[in-house]
Amino acid sequence: MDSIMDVRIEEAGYSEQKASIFEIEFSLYPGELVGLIGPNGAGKSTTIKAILGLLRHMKGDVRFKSGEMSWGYIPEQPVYYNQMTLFEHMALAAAVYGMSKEQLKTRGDMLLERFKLKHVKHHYPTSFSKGMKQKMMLIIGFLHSPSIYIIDEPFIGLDPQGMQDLLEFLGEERRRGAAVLMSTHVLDTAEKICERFLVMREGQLIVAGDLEEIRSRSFRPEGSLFECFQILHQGVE
Ligand SMILES: Nc1ncnc2c1ncn2[C@@H]1O[C@H](COP(=O)(O)OP(=O)(O)OP(=O)(O)O)[C@@H](O)[C@H]1O
Repeated sequence: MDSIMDVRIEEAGYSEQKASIFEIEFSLYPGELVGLIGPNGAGKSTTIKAILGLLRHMKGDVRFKSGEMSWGYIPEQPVYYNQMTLFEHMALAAAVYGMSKEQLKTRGDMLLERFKLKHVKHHYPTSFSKGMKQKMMLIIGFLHSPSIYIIDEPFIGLDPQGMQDLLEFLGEERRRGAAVLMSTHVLDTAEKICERFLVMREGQLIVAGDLEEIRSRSFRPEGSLFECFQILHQGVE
């Protein structure tokens, strides 16, 4: 199967003088969910920002295979305008994506229902809880049915129902061929849902593969992702 995104980062970072990530290469295939994992400061968010072209210093390239490629990015920290309601944020995003009013209504209502924010559609996000703000970011990022979802740590603020709603939604999107790259610290969930893992340490990709590969690289044939992760990060390979 052809990949839908090929990433080849020689080095990238926040200033020309100092790179934070090095030699990161991987491809994303239609329908898969890939977990980007690593301890705090390993370079997960920086990798995502490099892919999205948000960094000043980036040597390398990101190639998309098909002409009609679109992505939805959900940042780790909610970003919003205090003076705009949830629906106004959705309308702004829909305008940027070039969606019609009907598309906004159909898809927007479905997502509001799905993530249980319909009752606060016309409220300001300043009055939202942490999880509600996170769900708002999901709704905005999911609005235009992108081919690639890039999600930076989605699980921390979500309640169990919110997590299940998100996973079910992503499952449906993957069945229509969308690919998901997701950074997370929630390794027991990642173990259950991801098909492949990209394991980072100190700005580099140290292992890439499915759970079997991760187990074999950490000499724990029966190990959980968490156990393998600890071994890989102690550098005992
Ligand atoms: N805005 C920034 N300016 C300068 N350096 C940064 C900035 N953000 C991150 N870094 C540096 O880049 C490196 C990688 O950080 P990054 O945020 O990518 O890690 P992470 O794996 O996403 O961590 P976490 O799990 O804590 O979110 C760290 O050394 C960090 O200090």
